[in-house]
Amino acid sequence: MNTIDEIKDQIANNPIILYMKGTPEFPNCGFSAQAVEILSICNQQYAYIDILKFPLIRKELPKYANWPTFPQLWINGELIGGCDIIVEMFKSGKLQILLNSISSKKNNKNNINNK
Ligand SMILES: N[C@@H](CCC(=O)N[C@@H](CS)C(=O)NCC(=O)O)C(=O)O
Ligand code: FES
Repeated sequence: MNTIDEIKDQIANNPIILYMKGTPEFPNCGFSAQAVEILSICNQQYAYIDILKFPLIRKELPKYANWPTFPQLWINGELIGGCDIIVEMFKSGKLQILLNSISSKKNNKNNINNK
């Protein structure tokens, strides 16, 4: 599979997916750490990809998403945004509403990183 198809597949098969630097357990950057912390406060399970382990995804996703940086939170196939947007949406309560609306919460794989 080429990288773009791989990205499309990941996004299509995981209702909540965070592209980040490092892992939820050991984030490698403060921005990714903030995103992880907020999802954790929301008690939300999610899939993640450590883009430091996947240089092609790191290279191609920003072009596909039209969003230059990481983290990137995708929900139901749509890019929600990066760290600043996640923080803003959390403070306003909109993130919690969005997350609560996801019926297939339990279907999120916790780690598709090692497949
Ligand atoms: N303001 C950004 C901060 C994220 C950011 O600046 N990320 C940089 C440094 S970690 C990045 O991903 N650069 C591209 C790269 O490292 O591939 C946000 O809201 O997410
Ligand atoms: S890795 Fe340096 S700011 Fe994210």
